[in-house]
Amino acid sequence: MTGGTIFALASGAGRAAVAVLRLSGPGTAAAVTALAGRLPAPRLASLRRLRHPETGEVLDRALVLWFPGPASYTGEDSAELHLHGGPAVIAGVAEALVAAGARPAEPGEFTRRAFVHGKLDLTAAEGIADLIAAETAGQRRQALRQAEGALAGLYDGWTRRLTGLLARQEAFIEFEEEDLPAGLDDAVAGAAAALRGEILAHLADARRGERLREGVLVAILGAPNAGKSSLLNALAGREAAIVSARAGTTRDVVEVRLDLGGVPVTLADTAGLREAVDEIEAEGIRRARRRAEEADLVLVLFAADERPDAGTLGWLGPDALVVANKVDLAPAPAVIGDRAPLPLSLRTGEGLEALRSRLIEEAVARAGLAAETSLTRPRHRAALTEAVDWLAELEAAPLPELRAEALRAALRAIGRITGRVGVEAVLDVVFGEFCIGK
Ligand SMILES: Nc1nc2c(ncn2[C@@H]2O[C@H](COP(=O)(O)OP(=O)(O)OP(=O)(O)O)[C@@H](O)[C@H]2O)c(=O)[nH]1
Ligand SMILES: [K+]
Ligand SMILES: [Mg+2]
Repeated sequence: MTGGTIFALASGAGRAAVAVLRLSGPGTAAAVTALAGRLPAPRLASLRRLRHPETGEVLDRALVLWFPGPASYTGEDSAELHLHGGPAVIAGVAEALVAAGARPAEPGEFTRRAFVHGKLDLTAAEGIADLIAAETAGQRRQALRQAEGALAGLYDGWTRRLTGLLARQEAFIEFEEEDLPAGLDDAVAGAAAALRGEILAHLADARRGERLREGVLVAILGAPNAGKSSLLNALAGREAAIVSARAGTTRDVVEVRLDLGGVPVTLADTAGLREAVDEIEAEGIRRARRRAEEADLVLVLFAADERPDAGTLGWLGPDALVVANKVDLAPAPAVIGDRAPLPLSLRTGEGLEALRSRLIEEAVARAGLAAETSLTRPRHRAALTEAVDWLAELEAAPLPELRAEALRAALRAIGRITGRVGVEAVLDVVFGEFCIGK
């Protein structure tokens, strides 16, 4: 990405009542003037005829907003054109903007410019990308909190403390020991240990923030004809998977996306577990097992009128929820393996709401919005883990110079999360997630 004046459709694609074209860069005032005749007063909507700067053809009557920098989203001179939302109007105005010296923006380029001009840090930029992608209320709340700087505030606080420790450590190196308060060196190690404890506590969140962002994966597992596909359809409220009385109906993994208590859940129906009759079914069963291994929660389904089979009983791990289906045919056993199963009949609907409530509880427990601020991405986790390792190194280091070096390394690791330590590779990863126009 390079400089210049950029524009993009900020509203969604397709025909709509209104389309918003957004501009940013040093040539914004010139481009708006070329189309609209003159600049409106800052931040006040004005109705203008937009003309092609070369042919003079009137393209639309639009609301024009002018945001002089630095008090704009990007920190640069910016503008918005609220057009009539037809594709030909948008195309005509885009062509006119190119004639006026602007160019189409790359994905994420507006927010990247905001970052470059110090309007937000990388975690806030990620929060904005998540806010645009949020499907559930829980995701929206987490994204908004991050976009408003909750993670940045936490990490900047740690950075300030590390910087203070580094200053003290360097004072220890610069000055003769007798000129400094006694015990300064030990105090640095003690403060570093306390900070390491806080970062470790933040990391020990059972991936709640990451799970809320990515979604919780729930796999349905069980013998053929236990009613797995029937359960998927009942929870999804639509016939997503084929149900039939023939054992071995489902071969592929069939997934639906659900909103359970504000947590996004991917629910996966799988092939019934048994000795496969052919290689297609064998592959289906391999996929079923793989999905169950990856899952955050496994719904292990038994048919109440059948003896629990050994293959399915093997899946009663700590993240398993045991369900006895078809209680309209036979009473649910009191225990299956070592668990009390949830009784269910997909024929009569008995137990379905209780199962749904239980699933909401389990999803919220794994990814619900906790009161504390959670990290949301593997890159946050990797950098914080690195910082923790450097702090442990500091505590063990015999020489003041080595301690200072470990502090600098820990600072660099945390700085990469917020982008205070500029690393081009990190920027490409973060802004590559965005859509064009943001
Ligand atoms: N009586 C009764 N029948 C059920 C119940 N749930 C499902 N069935 C029936 O059981 C049969 C198998 O249901 P499926 O949902 O296809 O079972 P599955 O576990 O997906 O089977 P595979 O994909 O072959 O592994 C169908 O005929 C369903 O109508 C129930 O609660 N009671
Ligand atoms: K079946
Ligand atoms: Mg099935």
